[in-house]
Amino acid sequence: MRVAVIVNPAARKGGALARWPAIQAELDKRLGPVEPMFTEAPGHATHLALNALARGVRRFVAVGGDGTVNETLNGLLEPSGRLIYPDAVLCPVPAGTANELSRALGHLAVAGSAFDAAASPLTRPIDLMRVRCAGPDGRPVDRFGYLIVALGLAATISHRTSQSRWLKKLGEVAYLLMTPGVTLGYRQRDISVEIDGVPTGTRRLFTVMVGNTENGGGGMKLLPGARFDDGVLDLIEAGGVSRLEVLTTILPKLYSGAHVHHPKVRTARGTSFRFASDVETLVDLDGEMVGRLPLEVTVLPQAFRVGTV
Ligand SMILES: Nc1ncnc2c1ncn2[C@@H]1O[C@H](COP(=O)(O)OP(=O)(O)OP(=O)(O)O)[C@@H](O)[C@H]1O
Repeated sequence: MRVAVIVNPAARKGGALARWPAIQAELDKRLGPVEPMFTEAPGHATHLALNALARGVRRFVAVGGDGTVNETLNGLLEPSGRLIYPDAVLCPVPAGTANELSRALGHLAVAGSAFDAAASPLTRPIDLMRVRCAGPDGRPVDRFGYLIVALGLAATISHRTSQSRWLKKLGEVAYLLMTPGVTLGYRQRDISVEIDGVPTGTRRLFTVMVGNTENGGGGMKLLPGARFDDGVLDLIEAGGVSRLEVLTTILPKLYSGAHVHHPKVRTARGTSFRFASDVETLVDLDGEMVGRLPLEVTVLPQAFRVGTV
């Protein structure tokens, strides 16, 4: 089996590089001696994946966090979001901070499962999200993701966490530590929300998330009940409350998923969403800041496959 092993040495702020010898030993055991391709800069995994695809490789092991997996996946897709080669398979090996795709696949709970899946002939489909928004430089962004698109407060927490070198070294708890300070300094803003072509109004919101997986943010149950292969995306929005109430009555329930019962938290499901605001509002895709509103998210059902056991 020809396999491309793409390793982001910078994932978990360098922790992935420290873990690489142990990871390589596990991969070697199952796949035979593997030749790692180390990423040298943000975006490099996409080029490495694309080049390997051109050499006939169809199995891609992405060693890093969700950013690495996302960049690798983007190298396997046509601009339309279809796989360039339908038999391409992606196998995430968790070595980043949050590793949410690996968590959703159950790899964090079972030792060795990510390595076994990397060598297994079995695969399962995953829905893809197409995200279009304004890029950081104002130019349009058109990207694909598989976890959660967050806008507003949640995107700002993610962005500020990724900027903090020492915090990210702490792993998934980093997001939690960053949350109170960012929340207390954040202003709700009017955001218009359209679901499946139907305007649902403009509301004063702290944050909105649209996602494929129920987990996100380092082990939180952000979108309880979301399934990554059902062809539908789940939405959650929160607003019309004080910052203190967000901190004391909503955020503490994110790990259990009980926040969805809060009267100021609204949930919905759909296949396409549009958001806009007059106030600059950050957009985060799969843990990486990709731009700002206006934003359009659409689902591409079962668009790619991951290795499974
Ligand atoms: N050689 C490199 N030097 C610096 N940054 C890199 C390099 N290669 C890739 N990157 C960038 O590292 C960033 C972080 O990677 P990744 O998301 O995989 O890890 P993480 O943030 O620790 O984990 P998670 O996203 O699961 O929380 C990505 O934005 C990626 O573009």
